[in-house]
Amino acid sequence: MSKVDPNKPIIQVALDLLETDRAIQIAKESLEGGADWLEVGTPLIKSEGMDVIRKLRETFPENTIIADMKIADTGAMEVEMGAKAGADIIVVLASADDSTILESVRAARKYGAKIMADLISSKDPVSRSMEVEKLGVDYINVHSGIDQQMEGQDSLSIMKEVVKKVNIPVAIAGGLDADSCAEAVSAGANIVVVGGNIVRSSNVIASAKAIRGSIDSPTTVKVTRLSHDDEIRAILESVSTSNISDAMHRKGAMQDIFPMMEGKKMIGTAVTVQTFKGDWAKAVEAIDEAKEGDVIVIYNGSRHIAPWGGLATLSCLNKGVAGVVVDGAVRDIDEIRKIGLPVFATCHVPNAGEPKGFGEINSEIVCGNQTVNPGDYIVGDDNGVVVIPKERAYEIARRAKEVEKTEQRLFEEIRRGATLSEVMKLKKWEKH
Ligand SMILES: O=C([C@H](O)CO)[C@H](O)[C@H](O)COP(=O)(O)O
Repeated sequence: MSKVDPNKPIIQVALDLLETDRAIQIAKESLEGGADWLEVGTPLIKSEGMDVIRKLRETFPENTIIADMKIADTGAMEVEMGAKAGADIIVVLASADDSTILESVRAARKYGAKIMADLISSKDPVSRSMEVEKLGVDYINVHSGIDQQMEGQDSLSIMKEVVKKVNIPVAIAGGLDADSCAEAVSAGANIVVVGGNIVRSSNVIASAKAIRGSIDSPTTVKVTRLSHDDEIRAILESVSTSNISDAMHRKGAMQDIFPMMEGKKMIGTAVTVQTFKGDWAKAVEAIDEAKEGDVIVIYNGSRHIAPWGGLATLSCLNKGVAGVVVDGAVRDIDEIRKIGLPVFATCHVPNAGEPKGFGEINSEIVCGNQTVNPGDYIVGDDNGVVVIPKERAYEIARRAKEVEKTEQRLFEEIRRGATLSEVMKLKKWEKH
């Protein structure tokens, strides 16, 4: 059952979910789309215990089941638990002590199971892969964990080294999609472990099919690499400010800042402006400082005198500025709407004040009760505006994407007829 044919790469779908019934449904859809092995993910095991393995074994008697227990100690006891619950392959941390790996291997032999060693967070993964092979494990998984992926780590370059050093089948895991699966298989992976990009998809069957197609003819897939900034912008384009706020643990949203016209998404890096009530000089001078793709973020603090209007908005459009945020008022709202550049502000009024020249460009400011530094990523949509500190921009963008994927799946389940409280299992997850 758990054999690997070197000519036919395996798709191991990682059921990183919290509920047994959802896991079973998604497992069915994944298999229909062409997945091969079913991994009971670590969060699922922690949430449901060994019984989820029993349930999956009962439902899928013929399929290879992997228990991603990430064993760190008491190898024999935990392997026995996993094997007796019905798992064919049990995952042990490669970073565990040799004694734990040996005990896991011995127990696996006794109960007719196999051991997969997960290289997640191993200090020297290539050497450790050779060591755990010698200790008797059956498979190696080169893995960038979900939190590590959010900070930009991936496992492909390590996997390319590992396949040269070991003779047992090698799996790869860590945010894989159809393109990266194809790349991994071309580079020698025997097993691709895919979690989020299948199980959090609104169309699980189609996502599994896309991966099946790409690994069965991997040469046809062309992988495009974007610059860091382009990648951040591309991800932010596909998520909402609500997704970003969730990813930031409900931080980052500006208070009392609203879109001046609906249906306009804004993404850019901040040029900050500190102005004073009734003075619009620095706000307008900032347009000359701004580059294409920047967002001008202004603290003005007056709800009655606008440091921004139609002429400034047109001037921004010409420079390729992505949008403007004003903690305070704007004016010429009809012109702003005609120009079509995204502008977010507290309110709109007719008064403009004078260009006196007080204030500062590109210092740390507070706008909408959020600290904004030059270069921070600013995202606006119909919900409002969020600030993402530049140091965490990639990570937050990736986490927001995961939030968005999870929501897409929940939308799909509600479309199929469940209520929101049912799909979220609200009662079960209320704080106790
Ligand atoms: O093992 C995993 C992770 O540590 C959570 O348990 C995942 O199953 C593995 O990373 C695959 O999932 P994706 O990275 O979402 O593809």
